[in-house]
Amino acid sequence: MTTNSSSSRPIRIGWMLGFSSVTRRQQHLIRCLGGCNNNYRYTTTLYNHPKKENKMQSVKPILEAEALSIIKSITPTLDPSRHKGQAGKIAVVGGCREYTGAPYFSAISALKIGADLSHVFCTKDAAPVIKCYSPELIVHPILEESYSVSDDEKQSRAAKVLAEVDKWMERFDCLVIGPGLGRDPYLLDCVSDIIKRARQSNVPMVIDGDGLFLVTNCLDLVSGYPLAVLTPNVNEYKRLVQKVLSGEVDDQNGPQQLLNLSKGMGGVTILRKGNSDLISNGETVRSVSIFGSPRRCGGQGDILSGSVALFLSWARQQDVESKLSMCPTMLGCIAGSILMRKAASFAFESKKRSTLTSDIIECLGKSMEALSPVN
Ligand SMILES: NC(=O)C1=CN([C@@H]2O[C@H](COP(=O)(O)OP(=O)(O)OC[C@H]3O[C@@H](n4cnc5c(N)ncnc54)[C@H](OP(=O)(O)O)[C@@H]3O)[C@@H](O)[C@H]2O)[C@@H](O)CC1
Ligand SMILES: Nc1ncnc2c1ncn2[C@@H]1O[C@H](COP(=O)(O)OP(=O)(O)OP(=O)(O)O)[C@@H](O)[C@H]1O
Ligand SMILES: [Mg+2]
Repeated sequence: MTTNSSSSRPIRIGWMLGFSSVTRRQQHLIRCLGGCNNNYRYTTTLYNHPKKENKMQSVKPILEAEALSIIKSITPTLDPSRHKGQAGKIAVVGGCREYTGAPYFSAISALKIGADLSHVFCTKDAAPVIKCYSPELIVHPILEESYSVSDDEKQSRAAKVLAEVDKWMERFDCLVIGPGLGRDPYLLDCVSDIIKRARQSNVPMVIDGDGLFLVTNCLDLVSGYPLAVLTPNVNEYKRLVQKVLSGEVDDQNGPQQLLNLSKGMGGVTILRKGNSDLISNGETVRSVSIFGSPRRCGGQGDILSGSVALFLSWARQQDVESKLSMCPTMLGCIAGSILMRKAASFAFESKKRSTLTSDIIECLGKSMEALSPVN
């Protein structure tokens, strides 16, 4: 990085983070930390220290070299001796009358990145629609909403749902809970039981979308579970902060607040989505700002949830914790974020304003090849 080329950067960064002014010392620190050569724009994350107004706290951003090293290290080789299932079995719990795209995006993304099998557990209404999007997905039409079950039957039907998911539970490397789940109270009660059962079986979980609505209202479901990953967007993060920290989102002290939130939930890993993705497990905070696109079409968070689930599973399999000095949930989040943003940048290069989530999914393979080529 040259100081000349970065002379206008501090002002832009300050503006992007909402600072009213950036001091000389802050400008110097920004230059020292360096920006990432982003396809889309430069971002380096700097925040005010929570207690001392003038002291800055930096978050170590993931730069391209580290991004490549992480993705290469956790991606399994394509070895002819491996059997079906060893490269990952993912299940998405989501999909209801209103939302069929979200669970599809999440489940198909895991497959396109390299998972062997991807299941979807959804409502009966959503199942035929999701099956028609793709014959690759294994779709279980088992979830029920209040309108389809009489009060007398509610308990017995809920037990059946749980028994059905339980048959598969231990085979899954990771669950994604929430894309397009909806907010029907009866359905959410059943999903609470699924979360409890997954936790008993030590199955990792990525909680997104309406799954976050559920756990925000019932924190005990995930609190203290080290294999839980939450992937909140702006609204979902705000609700979590209000519930757990009894306060409002403080963008000036974003990393510190995220760290506190993760600690407050007993060390679950949280990926706060945004212009810069911030990730913490209550011990450390990292940021991913490389790549990305200015298109904000719906469904990109769903690609991310499926990607994080698969990378987390791979990171656990590869046993790279000591080599990379990071736990599998952090690695899964970082790798998922990098890949999603790389694919979004490729899709935007060719489709510009008409870029859709399905275009980004089509770029997942090319992005994997760019980051971790098949030998
Ligand atoms: N194709 C499908 O099936 C898809 C289904 N999905 C599923 O939908 C379900 C609900 O999830 P969600 O994300 O729509 O709900 P939530 O976060 O409450 O946002 C609601 C509204 O908040 C606003 N808003 C958003 N961002 C903002 C920002 N940065 N800053 C300020 N405001 C912001 C914005 O509304 P606006 O105020 O702009 O009108 C937005 O519309 C969930 O199950 C999910 O998985 C999605 O995955 C997409 C693809
Ligand atoms: N302003 C931004 N600039 C660049 N990338 C962004 C920006 N906001 C979000 N992203 C990226 O888009 C992805 C999805 O984040 P987003 O906040 O759109 O999730 P979401 O609202 O849950 O999406 P969905 O529509 O799937 O529910 C994240 O991986 C994040 O890195
Ligand atoms: Mg979302």
